Amino acid sequence: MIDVTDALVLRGLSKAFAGKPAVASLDLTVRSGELYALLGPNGAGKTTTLRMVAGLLAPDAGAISVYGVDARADPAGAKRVMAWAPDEPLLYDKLNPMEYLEFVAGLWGTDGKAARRKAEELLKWLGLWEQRRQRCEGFSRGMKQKVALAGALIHDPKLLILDEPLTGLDAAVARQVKDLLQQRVRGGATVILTTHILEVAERMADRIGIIQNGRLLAEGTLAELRARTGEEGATLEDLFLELTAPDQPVPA
Ligand SMILES: Nc1ncnc2c1ncn2[C@@H]1O[C@H](COP(=O)(O)OP(=O)(O)OP(=O)(O)O)[C@@H](O)[C@H]1O
Repeated sequence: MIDVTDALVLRGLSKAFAGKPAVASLDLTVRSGELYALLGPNGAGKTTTLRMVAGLLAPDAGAISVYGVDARADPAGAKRVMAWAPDEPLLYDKLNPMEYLEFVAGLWGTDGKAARRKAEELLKWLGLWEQRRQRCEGFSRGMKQKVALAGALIHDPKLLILDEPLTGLDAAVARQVKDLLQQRVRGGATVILTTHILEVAERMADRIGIIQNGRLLAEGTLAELRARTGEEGATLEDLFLELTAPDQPVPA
């Protein structure tokens, strides 16, 4: 049964490319107000799953519920409460950060004054205030990623989905992004992120889901994952490598 207080519920979600399953009848529940880390080896199906949730890719089968909204039947309703930040920042290079954020806020119907206030708050927080009138085309990848993140946050989404948000960021920027995400969670939002940096998941996530071959292998808090493998004191890296080892039988 779907509990509407859950931020995201996937049931039987499936997608194949050229007959090869990328996501295979995936069941996953992310509770409201948690930071959920979705982990898995390369090609496990993480991005495919999140792209289906964000409405960018049509599933072959299955159900997606975002705060109780059926995302397949009502994609606009689901999009209103979530934001998606892809691993490659997509920006309009000719715009400066302020113009970009005003543009994105306009798409969400936010009024100009409120949008500028929100944009100012985000750009200051992310250390981009000085560059607010410079075109994004001259920005480094990390700066572009920060602008894209600000764009994802401008309409105050209840569910924030980030694919590899920390890849390629320097330590200071990565810390800012981590702080921002934790602040959002403290404020009641839900964050789902994918990462290959297991220390990040270990430190930040309330719960962790590990997928392989498009299926959920294991899920829970770090303590629950440890209990499952019977490895007290194991790091997430130990558990991850044990669970995803090639000779590990895939659960039915
Ligand atoms: N557009 C596509 N066309 C064909 N195959 C695809 C496409 N997108 C993904 N795949 C395949 O689906 C599988 C899952 O890919 P996906 O990108 O979801 O994995 P991932 O867990 O995000 O991996 P990574 O950690 O490497 O980013 C892979 O086998 C990939 O080759």
